[in-house]
Amino acid sequence: MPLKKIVLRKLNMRLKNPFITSFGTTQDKEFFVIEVYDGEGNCGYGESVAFSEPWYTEETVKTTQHMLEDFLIPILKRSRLTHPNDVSKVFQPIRRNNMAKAAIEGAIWDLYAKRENVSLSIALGGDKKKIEVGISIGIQPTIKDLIEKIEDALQIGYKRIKLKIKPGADIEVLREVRSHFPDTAIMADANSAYSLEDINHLKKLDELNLMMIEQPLAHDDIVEHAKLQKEMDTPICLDESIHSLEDVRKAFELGSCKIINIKIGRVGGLTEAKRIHDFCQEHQMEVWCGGMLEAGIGRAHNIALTTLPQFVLPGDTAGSQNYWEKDIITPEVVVEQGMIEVPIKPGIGFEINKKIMDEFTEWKKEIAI
Ligand SMILES: O=C(O)CCC(=O)C1=CC=C[C@@H](O)[C@@H]1C(=O)O
Ligand SMILES: [Mg+2]
Repeated sequence: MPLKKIVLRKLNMRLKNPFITSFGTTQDKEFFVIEVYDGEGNCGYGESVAFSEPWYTEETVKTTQHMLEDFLIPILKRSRLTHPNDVSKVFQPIRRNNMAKAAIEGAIWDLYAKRENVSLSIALGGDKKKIEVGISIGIQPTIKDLIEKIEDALQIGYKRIKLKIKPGADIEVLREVRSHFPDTAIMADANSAYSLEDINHLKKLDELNLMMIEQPLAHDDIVEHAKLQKEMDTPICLDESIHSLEDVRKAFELGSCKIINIKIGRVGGLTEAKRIHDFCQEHQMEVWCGGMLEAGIGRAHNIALTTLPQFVLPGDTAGSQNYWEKDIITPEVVVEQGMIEVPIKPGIGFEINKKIMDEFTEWKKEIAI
């Protein structure tokens, strides 16, 4: 695969509404768009997902830039790639920094699919024409606001509702929600806000018939999650604990969870995401695709990944309208009756809206390869 030039752009986009979780509030999303050119008229696009602060994982926008400019792009300059699967191999000497790696690997996957003249979904081995989607709703100021948000989401047909919880805003809120929506598919995400000392409190969730509880304990509490899962009927889904296939294998062997949230950025790219998918398929663990409040390019990668068969649960791939006044892709991601139609054009299958992308670009750099 010839790589001739990389363009690194730093964007800053304001979410329509602040997104509040147990660890903080996000309103302005800073990220990089990476354009990889082959010199033959093709360009692949990737989007970085690390936030400005290291609350969700240790990576940030600044560490992403440091990794890309000082390590990952120089490695690509001296490497010869025959397939996007090679990217994670050449990046292996760099420890972790998975979100930085994934951003550039995603652009190379898109470029590869465009050169092969197939959609990214097909290039990955996906087979779905449409995917089911859910929505993640942040912590709201009042129960009334939350109920309204859920009603709006159900109007659009979202297939499941994910609610953020934290100590002091958990069981009571969920009980209230459950009484309003007795039959809705609901799950809760704690973003690591509890410890095993809260076991009796967390067990109360079992009365609420939730699809799952996502990451109740700390990011490195893999053993503690196994203890908790043994005591709870509600399936545990791991998010922050999963950075690689190796982590999934450990979680599976220990019984730390029943479900895995795969985020491309968190696991270091599409190649590793696919390996995790394949393991989970073999071991009958359900998976779904998590979101990182991405703009359209990241969202397009999530859609393509979700077309793999073991993505049996709706992901956090809500439509562009849920996040942005205007997105950087065209058409925007549209959700109808809780489904997204998978694009069939080559690569990510969406065009970039250059005018809008320029509007949100703070700076850009060209790097010859
Ligand atoms: O809609 C999305 O993109 C998903 C949003 C979402 O739930 C999350 C995004 C980023 C970090 C977390 O707060 C959270 C998650 O834990 O999945
Ligand atoms: Mg989560």
